[in-house]
Amino acid sequence: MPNMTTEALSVDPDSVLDLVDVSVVREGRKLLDAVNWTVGEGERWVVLGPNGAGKTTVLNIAAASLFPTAGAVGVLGERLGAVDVFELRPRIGYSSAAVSEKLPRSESVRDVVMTASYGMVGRWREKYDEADAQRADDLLAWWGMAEFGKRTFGTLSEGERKRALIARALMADPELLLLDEPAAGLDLGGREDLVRRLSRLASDPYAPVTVLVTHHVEEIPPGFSHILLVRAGAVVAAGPIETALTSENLTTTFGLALNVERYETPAGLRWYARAV
Ligand SMILES: Nc1ncnc2c1ncn2[C@@H]1O[C@H](COP(=O)(O)OP(=O)(O)OP(=O)(O)O)[C@@H](O)[C@H]1O
Repeated sequence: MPNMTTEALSVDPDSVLDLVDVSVVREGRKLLDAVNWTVGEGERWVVLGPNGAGKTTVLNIAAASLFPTAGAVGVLGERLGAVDVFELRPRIGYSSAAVSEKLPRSESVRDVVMTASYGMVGRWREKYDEADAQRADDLLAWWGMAEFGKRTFGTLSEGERKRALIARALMADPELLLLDEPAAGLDLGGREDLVRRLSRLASDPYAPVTVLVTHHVEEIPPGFSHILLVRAGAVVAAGPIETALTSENLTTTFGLALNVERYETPAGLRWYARAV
């Protein structure tokens, strides 16, 4: 139950995401501790931190699928607790390993994408029209999966599965796109291909506000604008990548002396980190 302090907190109705003093406690442990984070229109965020830092917990709050123990949360201008989450969730596209696990392995890749328009994880009795099928095919083509529509989801490689999941997350034309470790498990070529596609998405002014969770600065697509650095459930730094992603902040985030370097590319900055 929200406490009195929480009731008194206000969220910014013009923000896409607004976490105000958000804490999450489970089994007596603070998974998030007084997190403050605001995401505005047009922004592309990276959430970076070590294993267990609380990145997925933050993303689940942004997806309106987890309520904080304390604090206030605004998602797409609506306050969690004062909005019907079943109306809010279709406005959010979410790609993660947990979503992937819920999808039937025997479903065609095209249906895996198309069923997202009803928020379903498998075809049932719902009806799709030609425009739904066309949109699913277009999205699959955009993510380099044009040849895979008739294949079953269970036969895809890790890289193919990741790209199909992003296409699915975009199917319902969301206003907020959440990507939890989209490059995890990819080989070097697969990672570079995905980074390039995500960079292209970031540069599209009609693309939704995007939040991408990763452990690696090398996976930050050029064109992403902001970064949230988290360690042990707390924010180390948040702001524009050029100013917030420093060696000092990365060292604090990972608890290890790190040096971060940036390289200019035509699409924007790439980042590399190594232990000092
Ligand atoms: N229901 C729960 N009960 C107790 N602890 C939990 C629960 N859910 C998550 N945790 C713990 O909270 C911490 C943060 O988890 P979370 O998944 O948000 O981290 P993460 O930064 O996404 O980690 P990773 O990079 O390893 O995926 C972890 O230590 C995890 O074990």
